[in-house]
Amino acid sequence: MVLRHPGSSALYASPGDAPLAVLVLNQPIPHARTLFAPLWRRAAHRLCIDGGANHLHALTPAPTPHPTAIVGDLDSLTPSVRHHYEHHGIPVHRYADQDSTDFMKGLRYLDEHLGGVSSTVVVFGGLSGRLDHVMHTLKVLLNEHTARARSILVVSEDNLTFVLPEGESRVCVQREAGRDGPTCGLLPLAGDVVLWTEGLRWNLHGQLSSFTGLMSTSNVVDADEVLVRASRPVIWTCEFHP
Ligand SMILES: Nc1ncnc2c1ncn2[C@@H]1O[C@H](COP(=O)(O)OP(=O)(O)OP(=O)(O)O)[C@@H](O)[C@H]1O
Ligand SMILES: Cc1ncc(C[n+]2csc(CCO)c2C)c(N)n1
Repeated sequence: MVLRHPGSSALYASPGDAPLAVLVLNQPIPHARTLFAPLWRRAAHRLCIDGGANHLHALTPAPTPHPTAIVGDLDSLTPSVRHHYEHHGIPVHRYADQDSTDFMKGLRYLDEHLGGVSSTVVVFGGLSGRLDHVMHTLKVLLNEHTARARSILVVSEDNLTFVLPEGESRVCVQREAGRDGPTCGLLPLAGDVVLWTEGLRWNLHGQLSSFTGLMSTSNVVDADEVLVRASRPVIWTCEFHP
């Protein structure tokens, strides 16, 4: 079976699509006006991850509606922002443990309080800044893919990043609109993976890709649909200009 992955078009989809959850991590919100605000409005669930609420609150004019909840260990949410949202009746949910990051706590809240119904989760932030957080973000993408088959897309300043499953995927690339590309990468972070591709400038032909060996970075998208066949899940990242 071939999976058709909508790629960035998942972020511009029409009504009637599966419910969407949007998570704001504790970083300046990438593409706040152009992409984030309309997606936030459209989402079924809107979570601020701890200090993510500070960044939401800092946007003017304030995006509407208010968050569904603010979740985390609450070490980075400022008292005034907390007060502001509590005043508007927004739940502030604390998970105190220090063995999971606030990003994981946000996903846990989706499962425990919001029925885990969102088939697509769009995350803003988490792939720039602190390298330990960046690595963790990629790890969570892979773990969530394996454990729950949850589709998570991460929006950062320069990229859209998500997991492609084991097997064959056709990734839709919006080259014409100038949204996606030109550069992309296939990151073998779930372990060594045999890859076949079509539609890239430098295709792979059943080669073994690994973190310490062959890793396709600085590749270029040369078609509106990229075919990837992978022997295990792999991270796809593509330049993105919403
Ligand atoms: N500098 C950063 N670079 C990348 N991602 C970040 C950064 N700061 C925060 N994040 C993301 O936002 C989430 C919430 O931020 P928060 O500051 O509450 O982090 P945390 O999970 O409590 O970890 P820590 O206490 O080590 O900062 C993090 O779990 C992480 O995914
Ligand atoms: C081996 C190990 N390394 C680091 C941490 C620290 N840690 C991981 S997630 C987290 C919460 C951040 O809000 C903290 C403090 C740990 N517990 N175990």
